[in-house]
Amino acid sequence: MLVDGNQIRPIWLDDDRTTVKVIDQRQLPHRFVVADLTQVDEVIHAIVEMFVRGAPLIGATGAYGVMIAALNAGLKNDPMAFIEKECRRLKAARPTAVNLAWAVDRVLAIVRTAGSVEACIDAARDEAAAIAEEEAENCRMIGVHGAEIVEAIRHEKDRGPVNILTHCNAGWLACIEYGTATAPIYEAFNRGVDLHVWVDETRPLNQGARLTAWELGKHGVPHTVITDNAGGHLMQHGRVDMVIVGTDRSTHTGDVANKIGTYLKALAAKDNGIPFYVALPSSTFDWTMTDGVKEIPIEERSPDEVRYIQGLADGQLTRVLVPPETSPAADFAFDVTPARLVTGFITERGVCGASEEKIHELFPEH
Ligand SMILES: CSC[C@H]1O[C@H](OP(=O)(O)O)[C@H](O)[C@@H]1O
Repeated sequence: MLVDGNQIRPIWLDDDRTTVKVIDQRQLPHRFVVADLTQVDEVIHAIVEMFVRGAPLIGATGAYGVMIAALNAGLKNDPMAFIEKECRRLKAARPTAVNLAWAVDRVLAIVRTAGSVEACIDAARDEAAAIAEEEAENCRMIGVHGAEIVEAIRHEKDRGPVNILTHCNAGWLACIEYGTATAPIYEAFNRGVDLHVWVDETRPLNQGARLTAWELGKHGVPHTVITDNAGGHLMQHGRVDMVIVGTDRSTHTGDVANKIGTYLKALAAKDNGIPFYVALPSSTFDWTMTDGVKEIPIEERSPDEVRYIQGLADGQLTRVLVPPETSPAADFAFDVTPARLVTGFITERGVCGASEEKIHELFPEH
C-alpha cells in the first residue's frame, strides 16, 4: 500500500534475505516503528505481543518463522528435529487464527523434502514468499468481488454515500496488501464510488481506532471512528448500508470467529435488515470444524489489555489505568458469529452464501 508516497507492506524480507522486517503495529498510529526478526523467539514474541496481527499476516509471519528456524538449525545435531520443534512453538503462539498453523504446516511440508539445511532455508524462504504473494493477490480479488456489492448498494440508494461499518482492523495491516474487509472499500473508493466508513474503535486494543483509521486516512477514504456500542444505534437510524468484517477462522459450515464484538454487530445487522458480509481468503476457512461456537478456540489475553489503554499524551505514548486498581478484568479476544447471521462470504473466488453447500460450491476441492 502507498503510505506517504512509499510502497510498504506490514512484512518484508531484508536485502540480506535472512532478516524479517515487520511494522510494530502496537505503536501505530502515533509511531511508525519497524522491528527486525532474526530468531524464532522474536517471531513468536512479535505474534504474541501483536507487533503483527490479523490472520493472513500472522500466517505469513509464521511462514517466515520457519525460514528463520531453518537458518538457526545449521549448528544443531539434528537440524530437522530442531525445525519441527520450532514449528510447533510457532503454531502455539496464538490459537484462533487458522492461518498460522496452515502457513507453518505448508512451509514445513516443503522443508521436509528439501534435503540439506541450505536447501531447507531456500525452500522455506521461497514458500513463505509465495504465501505472501498469494495472499496479496487473494485480497486484491476479494476487493474486486466485494466492490461489486458496494457499487450495487450505491445504485440502489437515491442519494448519499454508501455507509459501511467495519469492526477491528481487517485491513492491509492485517494482511499483505489491500486487507480483507477493507479490500472492497479500497477498490470501490478507487473506482470513484461515494462511500464512508464507520470505524468501530474495537476495544480493548483499539485496532479500529488506531489501525483502520490510520490506513483509511492514508488512502483518503472518508471515515468516522465510533464507539463499539454505537453501531446498533446507527443501524436503527438508517445510517449503515452494509457491514463488512474480517475473520480469523471461519468454519466450512459458515460460522465466523472474529474480534470480540463482531457477534453483537451481526445481531444488530440482522435485526435491522442490513447485509453482513465476511471477507476472507480461503486460507482462513477451517475445513474440519463444523460448529464454530463449540469448536473454535477463543484466545483469552492479559486482563491488563482491558485495564489499561494506550494513547499519545504530550507527544509520548502513554498507558493509563481505567478501572480501579483492585478490579479484576477479563480479555476475551474473539467471538463466533453463527452462519445464520452472515449474509455472505467475500472470497478470492467470488461471493457465496454462509452455508456448507455454498462454500463447497466455490471450493469443491475441499
Ligand atoms: C484479516 S484477519 C483480521 C482479523 O484479525 C483481528 O484480530 P487480531 O487483531 O487480534 O489479530 C480481527 O479479528 C480482525 O478482524
